[in-house]
This record gives sequence, C-alpha cells and structure tokens, in this order.
Amino acid sequence: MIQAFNLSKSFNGQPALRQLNLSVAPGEIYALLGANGAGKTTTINLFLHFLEPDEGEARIDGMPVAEDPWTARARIAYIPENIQLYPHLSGIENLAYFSALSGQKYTTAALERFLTQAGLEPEAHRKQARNYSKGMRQKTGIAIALAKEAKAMLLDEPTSGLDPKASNEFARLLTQLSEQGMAVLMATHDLFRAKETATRIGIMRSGQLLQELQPSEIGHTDLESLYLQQMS
Ligand SMILES: Nc1ncnc2c1ncn2[C@@H]1O[C@H](COP(=O)(O)OP(=O)(O)OP(=O)(O)O)[C@@H](O)[C@H]1O
Repeated sequence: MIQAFNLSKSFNGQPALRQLNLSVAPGEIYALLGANGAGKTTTINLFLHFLEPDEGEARIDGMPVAEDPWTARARIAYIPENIQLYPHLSGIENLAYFSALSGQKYTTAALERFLTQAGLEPEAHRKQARNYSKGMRQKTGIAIALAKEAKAMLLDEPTSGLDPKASNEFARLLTQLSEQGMAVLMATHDLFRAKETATRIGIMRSGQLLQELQPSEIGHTDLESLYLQQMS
C-alpha cells in the first residue's frame, strides 16, 4: 500500500534520504524513528509528492505518486504535527469543507458519525475549531481521513505535545484504523508509543533506514538502548 523503492533526495548536494526501501501493507502501523534531521519528514513529503525525488519511486496503493500526485493524494490521509483547521468554523463545518474538497458530500448525521468515531465528544462538534486542543484537532483530522475513505495514512509527529491520555486515545484510534485495513506510516520521536502501537519499527539516521524490527520482539528498555546505539 505504501511503498518506497530506492527513494533518494538531496538538498543542495546534501543527502537527506538515501536509497530508501520500505513497504507498509494494509493493516500495518509502521513507526519511523530517528533523530532530528534523519529524513523522516522528507520521506513523508516524498510520498505526498510535495517533493520530487532525485531517484527511486514512491507508490501509494500500487500507483507511482510522481505520475499522478492528485490521484495518489486522494488515497492518502495526511496528519501533520500541527493540523490546520479553519479556526472560525466548527469541527463539523471543517469536516464538511474538507470532505467537499475531496469530492464527497455527506449529511450532517454522517459527518457527526465520523467525528464521533474519531473520538470527538458530541458537545465539541459545533464549537469553533479555534477553541480546540491539539488532541481535538487531531481527532478532527482522523474524522477527515475517515470521511475521505483514505487507504493510507501518513503522520508526522502525531503525539508530540499530547498529554498521556490524549496520546493513548490517539494510539487506540490508529489501531482501530489499521484493523479496518488502513496502512499507517508515522514519523515519531515517541519510542514508548512506537513500541505500544506500531506493528513494525524502522530506525533512521542520516537519511538511511538502518534497521527494522517487530515491537513484539523487543522490550521498552531494549528499544531505547538499540535506538541510542544506532544514533551514536
Ligand atoms: N526544504 C529543505 N531544504 C534544505 N534542506 C532540507 C529541506 N528539508 C529538509 N532538509 C534537510 O534534510 C535533512 C532531513 O530533514 P527531515 O526534516 O526529513 O528530518 P526529520 O527526520 O523529519 O527531522 P525532525 O525529527 O527534526 O522532524 C535535514 O538535514 C534537513 O536539514
């Protein structure tokens, strides 16, 4: 579903991503770990075709994104670190607006169902988004993804700045989405959440994917030791 083949990108002659090969199947949650500057956001931006690769290919749902970025993006839900909503619109109005952008028209009841499914409390649905916490904005982002019927989800630092309860709720939502067949790729610094939520972890450094592992194979402390070892 989410695939990279020898994907490479440099900025001003400095490699940001080197020959990345990666595959995330439907139902998988892949956590990309790596220090600042490791190449995680560059990877996500290449999948969205916000950046042109120097070499290699990014595919979504079997489709090379460079060939038709708009069609590829229609299959992707993208949740950046700070999700941008229209502040003066309510959650439900934002959802209606973004759904219309992706060509879908839902009844108010259907929009409410998506927001509820994404964990946004009913009393928040009609509040202006400028009053939303980061957790609430993210839930609205998940509702947008559900309404879009996206097949792949890309997330950049989704749990940074969330309190432990919000982070836990968010992780449960991701698990639910993956159980419904969504392929999830998430860039994160949150080793704990990666271990708890991901079905696979990749460790990146200086634009290279150094190691992939199954979270079930490793304890929290060992994951931290391994990560620090790879970063040194
Ligand atoms: N638009 C750009 N122009 C120039 N250099 C860039 C650009 N985008 C990224 N880089 C460089 O590419 C490298 C990889 O950056 P990237 O943002 O992908 O890392 P990251 O792993 O997401 O880091 P962080 O954890 O801080 O978000 C860094 O050296 C960064 O400075």
